[in-house]
Amino acid sequence: MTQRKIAGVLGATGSVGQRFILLLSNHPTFELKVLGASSRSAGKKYVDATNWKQTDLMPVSAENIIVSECSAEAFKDCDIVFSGLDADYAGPIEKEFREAGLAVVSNAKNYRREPEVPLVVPIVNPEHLEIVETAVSKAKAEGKAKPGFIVCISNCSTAGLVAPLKPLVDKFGPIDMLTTTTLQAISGAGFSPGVPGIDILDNVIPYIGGEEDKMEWETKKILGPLAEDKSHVQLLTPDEIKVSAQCNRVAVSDGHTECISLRFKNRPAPSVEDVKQTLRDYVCDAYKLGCHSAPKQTIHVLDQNDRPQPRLDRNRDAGYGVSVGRIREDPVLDFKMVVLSHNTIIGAAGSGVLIAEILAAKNII
Ligand SMILES: NC(=O)C1=CN([C@@H]2O[C@H](COP(=O)(O)OP(=O)(O)OC[C@H]3O[C@@H](n4cnc5c(N)ncnc54)[C@H](OP(=O)(O)O)[C@@H]3O)[C@@H](O)[C@H]2O)C=CC1
Ligand SMILES: N[C@@H](CC(=O)OP(=O)(O)O)C(=O)O
Repeated sequence: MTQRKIAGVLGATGSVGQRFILLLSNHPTFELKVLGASSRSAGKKYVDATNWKQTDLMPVSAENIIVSECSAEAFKDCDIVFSGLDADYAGPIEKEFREAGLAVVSNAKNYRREPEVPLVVPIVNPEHLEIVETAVSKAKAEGKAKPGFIVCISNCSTAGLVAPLKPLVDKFGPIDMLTTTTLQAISGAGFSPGVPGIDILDNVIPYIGGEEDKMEWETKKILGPLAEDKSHVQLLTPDEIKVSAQCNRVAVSDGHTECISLRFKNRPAPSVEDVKQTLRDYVCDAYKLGCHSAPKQTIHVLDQNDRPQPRLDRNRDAGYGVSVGRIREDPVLDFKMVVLSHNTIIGAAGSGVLIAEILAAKNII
């Protein structure tokens, strides 16, 4: 067996961090060695520092790892660092790691809007990783040390939204406008402190701070083209795509549901059957590359009237697949559909792991 790459997780005790621990235990490419969290947790065994909330048990291999402070020194031997840090603290920590030459794949929002930072949903736009591939190859060619870099994972609701859009745009051309109304799980709000039971039980909260703006902006970067010199991504303009999002928190543990309506630019619009077949036929590049976690079926098109449902469908392809149902004509735009994606797997930690698998397959790390 070839030697595995050393991996670390920042924010290892949180909602996303715990998911990283599960996905990286017994991983064929990565060996989890370093865990970091706040000074409240540093110095303790992971099992003592963490309020474990996953339905799978904590991997025994993680239990006795002593949690470190989030310093580049503590992570200096890592080939890859995954970040599930609270965004209030991620900025300076991830910057320090990048400057120390480390490769960081981050869930935090802090660097998503930097033009030279790829914002990647690995089942949608892995080609944006060419930005870091180009920088790493250039340093190699010049005999310099590998440069540090940050790759950002998108907002979790945005990941679910863009998954069906990508094959549709590839096949039928640009989407002129779209609206989405989300029903987001409570795990999306994190664990410290998380959503209080008294707020969410028997209730729907029609506001998630910053979420609508993130969905509307990030979609334009993820679906945007790479610049010719591969140094950055060109954002789609409002003339190219209009996106409107409304976000709600609902009493679901994991899995974000979204009700989407969209209109294509080109006329005539495709048929409902063409849309369904295009989504069914889509095979993501990560699967073609042979990545361990890539979904065999990227998009599951469900024909039953009452699907997808979070509890029944969120774990398709181990949470790396996205489910789409109720695809039908829309009397205002062209089509409407319901999309379900696992917010802490393909919407967060799973995307991070799959991005790292692509980076490893391409010898970028
Ligand atoms: N949950 C989700 O579905 C998604 C979350 N994200 C993003 O991922 C990130 C993590 O979110 P989530 O897991 O939900 O958040 P949590 O609140 O559950 O976890 C936050 C983590 O950050 C650590 N932390 C807090 N303060 C500091 C500090 N001063 N220095 C170092 N570490 C610190 C915490 O450690 P300690 O336990 O010691 O306090 C904990 O490990 C956020 O940026 C979030 O926006 C992105 C997509 C989806
Ligand atoms: N805001 C998302 C999760 C999240 O933290 O997103 P972001 O990484 O874009 O801040 C949710 O509540 O479900």
